[in-house]
Amino acid sequence: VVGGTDSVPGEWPWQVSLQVKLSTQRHLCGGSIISNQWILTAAHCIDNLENPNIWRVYPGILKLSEINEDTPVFKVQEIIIHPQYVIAETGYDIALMKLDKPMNFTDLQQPICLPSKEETNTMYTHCWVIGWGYTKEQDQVQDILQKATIPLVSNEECQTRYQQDRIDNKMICAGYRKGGQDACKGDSGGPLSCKHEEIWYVVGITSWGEGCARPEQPGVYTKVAEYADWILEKTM
Ligand SMILES: COC(=O)Nc1ccc(-c2nc(CNC(=O)CCc3cc(Cl)ccc3N3C=NNN3)[nH]c2Cl)cc1
Repeated sequence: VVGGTDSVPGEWPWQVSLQVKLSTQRHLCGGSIISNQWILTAAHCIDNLENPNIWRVYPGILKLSEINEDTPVFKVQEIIIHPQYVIAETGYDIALMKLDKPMNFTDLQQPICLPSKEETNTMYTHCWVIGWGYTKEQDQVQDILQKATIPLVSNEECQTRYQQDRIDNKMICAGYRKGGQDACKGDSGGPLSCKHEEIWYVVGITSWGEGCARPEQPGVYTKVAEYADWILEKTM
């Protein structure tokens, strides 16, 4: 996250670190807990990494350096990628991971609410992007989970900023016209979390953008409300 600040323990209990264990293990993407056995993330995180056995899911973490052999970790039993996904820029950038066993909810790990299909026109005014990603375009993954509050941008304005792409109604954009705060490399798959009437919703999934926090280049997120039916169909 560019222009963010350190989170505090328990601030984002639905955020997970999705890690891949090949010869070494490293953080690859963020994800959101949406039930005791399902994680919501971005389909592009799974590009060329479709084997569920290489994934490790860490809930309830503030610092990546907290992770060691004794840290509670979940394996992945199943990965479901949206059938229409090709690349992030053309949408359907959404995937589900089924954990090998249900997790217990605690103050540090618990689910975020899914927005309902009817809420596709709720104007969210209190949205945050979170993640362990870079804090500038050439950087490295951060130890402490970062947070930044970002205003939503209309799809009409977002389309004018991305003339080469189609910003459709299944995408939602967020950013400051002057830039300065945004998601960046390593944040993708994580939630754009919005508080509405005292309840937090995963309104977006961090997906793509032209650089990080550049002026007039907002972040583009998968609009979760548009996939409510698909998520329920796959997870119920
Ligand atoms: C030791 O472990 C490690 O080093 N791990 C590690 C893990 C992952 C990555 C990594 N992840 C990605 C996937 N894209 C994103 O995460 C954000 C995309 C994005 C979304 C929005 Cl909304 C706005 C802007 C951008 N945007 C554009 N340009 N840059 N960012 N690319 C790379 Cl590289 C690099 C290193």
